Amino acid sequence: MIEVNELTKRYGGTTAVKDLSFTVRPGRVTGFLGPNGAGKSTTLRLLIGLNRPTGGTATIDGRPFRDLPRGLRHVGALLDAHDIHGGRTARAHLSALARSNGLPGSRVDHVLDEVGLAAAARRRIGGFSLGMKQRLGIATALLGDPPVLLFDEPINGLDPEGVLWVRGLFRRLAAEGRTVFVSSHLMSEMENTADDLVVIGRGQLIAAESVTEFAARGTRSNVTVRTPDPAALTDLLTAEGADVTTRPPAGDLLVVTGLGATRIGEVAHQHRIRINELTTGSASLEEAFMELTADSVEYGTGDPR
Ligand SMILES: Nc1ncnc2c1ncn2[C@@H]1O[C@H](COP(=O)(O)OP(=O)(O)OP(=O)(O)O)[C@@H](O)[C@H]1O
Repeated sequence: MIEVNELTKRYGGTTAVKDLSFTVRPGRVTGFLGPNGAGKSTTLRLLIGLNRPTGGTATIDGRPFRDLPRGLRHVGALLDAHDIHGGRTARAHLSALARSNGLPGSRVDHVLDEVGLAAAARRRIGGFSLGMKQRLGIATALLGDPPVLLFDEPINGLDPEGVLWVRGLFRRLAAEGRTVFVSSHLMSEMENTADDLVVIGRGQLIAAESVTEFAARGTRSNVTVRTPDPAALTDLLTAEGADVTTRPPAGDLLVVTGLGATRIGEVAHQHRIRINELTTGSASLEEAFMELTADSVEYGTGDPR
């Protein structure tokens, strides 16, 4: 369990995080979302004691990270994948960490295998691609088999196969009862992975809730309907109170708001109008994110915090 309470961090005149409070529960994947510069990395750094807060607390299982002996056994973190000594091999890097944290050497092979780097174990990290560095960072986080895991933008640099793998890994870690906290500035990366979301903008909390609850905040969700009889269906759905727009180029695609897919199907069936496609809008999560964070995007506003 991660608990952040009234957390504030100022760097000179910049307030990176302000009065931030939220909880991250075990057994779930929690996405930590916000536009660039929202304060995500700062919060994660405060959580693992790399920086000291100006005010408030950040605790892991009730204790500040600094108070946890043999840190890697309690919390695993991937922060900056580039921040690793490039002259060492992957195995030497992990072995040194295992030794300093009192972990058995067998964990090194286990995590190298887990992240798909076993074949590259004896290569120097300096020659690794960004994706390989991300995998090594994830191996480092997993080394101590910790109950709490933090990942800062872990998907950066991964290829599509890597993205699928990392999603599966997060889900599995959560299913094992661990607390999995993953930052991203893209909702699309989180919508298929996270159970819960913590959304921040300009260092302040915007939302902390389940993905389902978050999605319900967005602009009314829409339903896309493909039909060979768009004019007739538009009239019927409009009469039911829906807003209907026609999508070019063929004109057979309608975007309906204000009426659910079930009712649209019933209306079409009653009037013997054929439907070739009926899809509830999945863009609503992205829309909710954009809407909620629109006022807090750092670049382009020029407002002081
Ligand atoms: N060491 C520092 N010194 C001064 N300002 C900093 C420092 N670290 C972060 N900031 C500022 O604090 C704010 C939050 O930055 P942070 O890196 O935490 O955001 P982020 O949400 O992780 O962004 P991104 O998605 O771009 O990584 C930014 O305005 C940033 O410029």
